[in-house]
Amino acid sequence: MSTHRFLTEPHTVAIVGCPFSGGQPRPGVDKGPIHLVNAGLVDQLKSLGWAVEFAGHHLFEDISVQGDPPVGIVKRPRLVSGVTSAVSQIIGGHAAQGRLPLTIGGDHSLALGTILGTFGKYPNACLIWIDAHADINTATTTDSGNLHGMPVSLLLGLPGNESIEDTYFSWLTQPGVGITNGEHNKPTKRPVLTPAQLVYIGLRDVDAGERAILRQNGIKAFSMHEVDKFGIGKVMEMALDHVNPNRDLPIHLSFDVDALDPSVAPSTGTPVRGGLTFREGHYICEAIHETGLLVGLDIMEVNPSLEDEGSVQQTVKVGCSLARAALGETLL
Ligand SMILES: NC(=[NH2+])NCCC[C@H](N)C(=O)O
Ligand SMILES: [Mn+2]
Ligand SMILES: [Mn+2]
Repeated sequence: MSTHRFLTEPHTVAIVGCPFSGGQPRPGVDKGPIHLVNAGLVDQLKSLGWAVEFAGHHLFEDISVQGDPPVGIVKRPRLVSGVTSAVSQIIGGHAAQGRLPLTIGGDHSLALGTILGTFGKYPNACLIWIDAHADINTATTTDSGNLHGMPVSLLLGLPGNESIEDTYFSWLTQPGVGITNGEHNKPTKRPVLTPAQLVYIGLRDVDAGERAILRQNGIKAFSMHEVDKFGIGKVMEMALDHVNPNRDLPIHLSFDVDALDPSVAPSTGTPVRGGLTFREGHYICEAIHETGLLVGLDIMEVNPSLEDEGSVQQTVKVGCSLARAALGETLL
């Protein structure tokens, strides 16, 4: 099988640094991408044989919102919308050019932009979401009001987001001509993805409202329980069988480093014990590289301001090595 079936030659990874923390309350996650690049990510990916494009970090300084009062309890909807719609343009541009966008965050609300970006070019892609959390709360179910806990519900166009969807996230729609609304034949906002295109691995801190959403929509999730029960090798096989049965569809991998156990990746805003080991996390990335189908990659929620110097270096290093694993680093 040829590697990287959908990318143009020479294979190019575009590193998109997104120092953004507006989808959650803890400062510092906006320093994540700077640390990853300072740790040598660009040269590391070059040494794997990739052409690397990195044009600096996107500060989104032009996106200033004059006051951003919460809508209900949803915090900073205008800022998150402005930044993530800009991200979708950047990622969409790279995808359209046949490059592999690697977005380094930054908090996980950024996935609103990264996923629309890649799905704009590859509407039939699948999304593999690696996380301790499901990030599928709606404006109605969220307890925290933090948008980094909500991107998946907005991408799926689930009910419950009426208070923010039409006002702030109307751009979050799958581009396409002639999309019509069943028998009424009206143009309609089409969700960026459907439940069948999505699979989760690593879940262990899912809110009650999120559980109901997962169940009602038949969304496939492999929690840590399944990772323990079947082993990560089998879980990856089952996950791919679900979203990519013939191994021919493009894959977007969105990796929240809090999927890893806090002993492996301590510097993150919402750590949850009982997570993936170092090897399990890397195995996921390696297995996706092996498919040759990766078209978009996010490494999210590295927050270097949490924990001491040592753990910061540890989490930053793990972030870099996950990216390398997804881009083909092999031990042999
Ligand atoms: N991307 C993350 N780390 N998300 C954590 C979400 C936590 C919680 N479920 C919430 O809605 O706030
Ligand atoms: Mn998480
Ligand atoms: Mn997340």
